[in-house]
Amino acid sequence: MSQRKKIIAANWKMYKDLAESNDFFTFFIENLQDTKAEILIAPSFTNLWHAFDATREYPIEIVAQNMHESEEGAFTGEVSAKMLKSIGIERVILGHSERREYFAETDRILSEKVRTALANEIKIIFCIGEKLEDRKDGDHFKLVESQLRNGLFHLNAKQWESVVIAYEPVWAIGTGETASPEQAQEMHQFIRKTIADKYSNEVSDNVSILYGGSVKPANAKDLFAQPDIDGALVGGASLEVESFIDIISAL
Ligand SMILES: O=C(CO)COP(=O)(O)O
Repeated sequence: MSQRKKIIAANWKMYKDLAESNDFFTFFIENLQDTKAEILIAPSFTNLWHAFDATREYPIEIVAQNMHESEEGAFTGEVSAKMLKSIGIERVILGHSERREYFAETDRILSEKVRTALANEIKIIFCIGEKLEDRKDGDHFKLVESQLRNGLFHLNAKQWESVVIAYEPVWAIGTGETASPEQAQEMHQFIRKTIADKYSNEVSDNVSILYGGSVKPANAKDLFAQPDIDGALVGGASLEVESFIDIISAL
């Protein structure tokens, strides 16, 4: 029997200052209902500590959006795993397509970040996903397989307990265009099989695989009905309490 968790995660990207973040949590906590989902929220670095403090009595986990691959050093503007740990953060998003695209995060850097996070007992949400041209060329499976292999296949089976995968097709991020439930399921099934082939069915059955890319209250239920979709990583629709709660209720 699979142990994998249902997760709804919010990636706030570079939205919400401290006051906006506080307002969100006040309203969110008031309105949150019982759910079988684990709820994760990733605010910007400047809001992390306050968000952690404001939610510590509630079933909400605060997550970082990024961290540096080195333990420490002369890296102006960067944040280390140890710094995150010191304020109670135990999970980080790595490999988001915006980091890969705008901040030149390569597979090699990402595999280092994965290593450093796990060495510091920080769990990861590892994002993978193809661009539109990869899909048009029929290369989407190959591309996703190589992101998995280069980013994560240096891990041992036990370390996979600390990994959540987010499949986010780049063409569906912030565009309003969602992968159809069938397209998403097909890729999630492929990801699970690729992990099973490298490790074992036991490892792959227990990994939560989230879908991300224009998830909204209107499409969430159909996506969550797919057998290999264990939840969502939500951008735009996580910024408003109502729509985020509606997505949580769809699980
Ligand atoms: O990038 C995403 C989450 O990490 C998805 O963003 P949107 O939900 O805004 O498409």
